[in-house]
Amino acid sequence: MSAILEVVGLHKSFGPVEALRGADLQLQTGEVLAIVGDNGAGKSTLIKHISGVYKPDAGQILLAGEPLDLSSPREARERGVETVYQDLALADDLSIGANIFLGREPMRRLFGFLPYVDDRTIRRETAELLRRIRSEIPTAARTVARLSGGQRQAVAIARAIYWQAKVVLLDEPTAALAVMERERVIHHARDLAAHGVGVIYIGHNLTEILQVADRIVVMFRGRTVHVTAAGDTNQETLIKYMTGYTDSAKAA
Ligand SMILES: Nc1ncnc2c1ncn2[C@@H]1O[C@H](COP(=O)(O)OP(=O)(O)OP(=O)(O)O)[C@@H](O)[C@H]1O
Repeated sequence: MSAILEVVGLHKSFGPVEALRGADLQLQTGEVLAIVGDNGAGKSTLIKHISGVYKPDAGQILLAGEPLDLSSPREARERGVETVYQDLALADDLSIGANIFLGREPMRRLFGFLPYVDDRTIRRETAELLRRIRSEIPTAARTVARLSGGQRQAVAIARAIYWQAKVVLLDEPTAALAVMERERVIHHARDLAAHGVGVIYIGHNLTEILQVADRIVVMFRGRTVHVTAAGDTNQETLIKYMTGYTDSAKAA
């Protein structure tokens, strides 16, 4: 395993609020790394640096060993970092295929010169992709507007797989979902990792975190205070670190 993403000493303040006070993490290819922490610990702020929303006051992010100095989420996607937010940014009035190919549509030329979007390829590749991730989305669904929350997650995840994302950020992906759909999102997260993607998974539900993650990072007051293999810990230990009820966290 090798680190696909490395965060070193990230600092970020919003006025007087120090949201990040030296956050570090290493994400390996093919692993699901969960980030847990109490409300306000800095999880979203950290993720938004990796997805190109914020620029750090200090510290560095490396993608495959190269500096990742992003000025927009679009640039993050171009570098291979896909973010799947809870309130998914899909275009509701477009088809599943159009969403997967949005902004990167395959083109053909009529009579050798008139360019047009190759809908046949989009339909074929989309059907194949949904089969590959064993999604239960009806391929005939005309637009994504009527898809359930879990199915929308699946579309976003299919997009990440198709475009060979190196890193996928899942920010509380199951927060708004029914129980059955949560299982499916967990399955998709594991599937991404099995495709060699580095997956960062933010969540509050520790049972779910212990189920989905290979490793877990605990944040406390803007710092990463504990890193562990999921198999070597339990809810009680995680909560101790999350609440600062340990010597190392108290020192922070
Ligand atoms: N845009 C902002 N402006 C001002 N303060 C902010 C901003 N974003 C975050 N903060 C503050 O930074 C700190 C870290 O917030 P952040 O949202 O990163 O935490 P979190 O761990 O994601 O919490 P939650 O689990 O509640 O989403 C908090 O004190 C928060 O109020």
